[in-house]
Amino acid sequence: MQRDVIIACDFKSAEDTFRFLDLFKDEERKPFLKIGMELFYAEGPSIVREIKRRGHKIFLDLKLHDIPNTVKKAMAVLSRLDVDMCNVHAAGTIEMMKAALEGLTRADGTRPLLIAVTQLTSTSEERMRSELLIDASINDTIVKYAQNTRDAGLDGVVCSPLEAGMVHEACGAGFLTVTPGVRFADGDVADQVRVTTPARAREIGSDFIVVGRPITAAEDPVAAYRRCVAEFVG
Ligand SMILES: O=C(O)c1cc(=O)[nH]c(=O)n1[C@@H]1O[C@H](COP(=O)(O)O)[C@@H](O)[C@H]1O
Repeated sequence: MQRDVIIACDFKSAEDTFRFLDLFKDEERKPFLKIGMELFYAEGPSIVREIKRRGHKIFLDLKLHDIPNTVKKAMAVLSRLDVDMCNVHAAGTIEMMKAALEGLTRADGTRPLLIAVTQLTSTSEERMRSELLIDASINDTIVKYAQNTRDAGLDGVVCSPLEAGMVHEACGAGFLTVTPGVRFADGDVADQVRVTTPARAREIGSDFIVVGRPITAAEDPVAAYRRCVAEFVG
């Protein structure tokens, strides 16, 4: 799979999103975009169709996590949207992930890529221990969740770029690592915990980096996007 930068369009409205996307209208490279909960809950499926019409690839990040039957039915609805990638939480279990895959697969056998979140990049090992009572190391849980995801037949996982190498080692080079938790060397980490730079993400072997505020909140978002592409894609 071709390495790429995915911009997280965490905006409150279609208006804000299109004002942002208009900045990229003269870019040779059409950015791959992520639509998350805020924008999807505000605008509904029409925002997906509108952005798709503009020719962008879309990662629909709704992080489904529920009982298998509910996830399967929700995924069947999402399969009607022409997105390129969507996700669930691996913590929902192998059975839930298999149900998601079944729901997402259209009658003609086609489907978007389906990946599973391992441990959110805002989670630390300390909080996992003290608040979630998980005693395994964070890396062990990430590898185990990634193996479960592979065993369920999904295409890859969401993890920090710091973990991309060990996930590939455990699950194979072709198993996708989609990695938020990306900051420039001089950037503000904010609520993220397990972060690194686009250049380091490339060295460790991420397939896709997901970048939100370092681009969307930059003084010059196009320059910030180009910097990500230069460091990560080359
Ligand atoms: O599934 C995701 O995309 C995701 C998983 C995760 O573990 N961490 C994470 O930050 N994300 C998303 O990636 C984006 C990161 O945004 P920034 O922190 O602004 O770069 C946000 O839209 C998050 O919802």
